[in-house]
Amino acid sequence: MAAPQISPLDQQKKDLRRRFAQERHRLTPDEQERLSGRLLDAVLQTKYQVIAAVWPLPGEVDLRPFCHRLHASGRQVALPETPPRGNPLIFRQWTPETILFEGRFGTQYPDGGLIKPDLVLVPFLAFDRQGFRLGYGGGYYDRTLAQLHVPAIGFGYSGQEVKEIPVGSYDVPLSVIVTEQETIRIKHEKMKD
Ligand SMILES: Nc1nc2c(c(=O)[nH]1)N(C=O)[C@@H](CNc1ccc(C(=O)N[C@@H](CCC(=O)O)C(=O)O)cc1)CN2
Ligand SMILES: Nc1ncnc2c1ncn2[C@@H]1O[C@H](COP(=O)(O)OP(=O)(O)OP(=O)(O)O)[C@@H](O)[C@H]1O
Repeated sequence: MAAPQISPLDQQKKDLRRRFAQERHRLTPDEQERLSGRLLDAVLQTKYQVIAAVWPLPGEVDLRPFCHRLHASGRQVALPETPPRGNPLIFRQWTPETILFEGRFGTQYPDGGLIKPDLVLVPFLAFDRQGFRLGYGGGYYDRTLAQLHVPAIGFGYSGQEVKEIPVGSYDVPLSVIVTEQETIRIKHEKMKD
């Protein structure tokens, strides 16, 4: 069978993804704690009430303690359910009592009601200072943000920064990125065409 056609952009993303998929087990408990604290500060500074977080995949930043703290602060926590490829994410309410089910690609999703977040926290494999990110390649967050039209805060660790993420027409830039070292607020006029 002939190899499937892949565009130069998708090939660049694939190469970068391969590099960063292996480099993710790098945060110490202390750094995890600093990142969670920064993210909580950034979220609590906003007026948004329904916050979409994520339940960690292996090697990712662990937002579970953050989810508990966010819930304790009185905001509502939503977690994604991953639909078949090509669809946006679905969000369900989570509380500390919620049971989680096994979902696609090793993800877990809550046994809670459907809920529309007004702020989405977005994981990534790599990011740049213009607010662009590289995900697992499902396009899930790009589709979700295009549909919801709500603000998005990216989170990860400082070692995931690259000079320039290869950008396609569907990529939706983040307005804030939080790492264990800093909270980067992206000025929109600096964004790429
Ligand atoms: N914690 C967490 N939850 C999340 C995401 C995420 O990045 N992190 N997602 C963000 O979109 C969605 C799930 N999307 C995914 C899309 C593709 C693959 C995937 O292809 N995984 C490969 C292994 C990739 C690797 O380990 O490098 C596989 O299962 O073969 C995984 C998740 C929703 N939930
Ligand atoms: N809003 C959209 N509508 C249609 N196709 C889209 C949309 N967003 C992304 N895609 C497509 O999805 C595929 C994967 O996109 P991309 O490589 O940017 O994923 P990613 O950002 O790494 O993944 P994720 O968003 O799940 O973390 C690409 O072929 C892209 O063209």
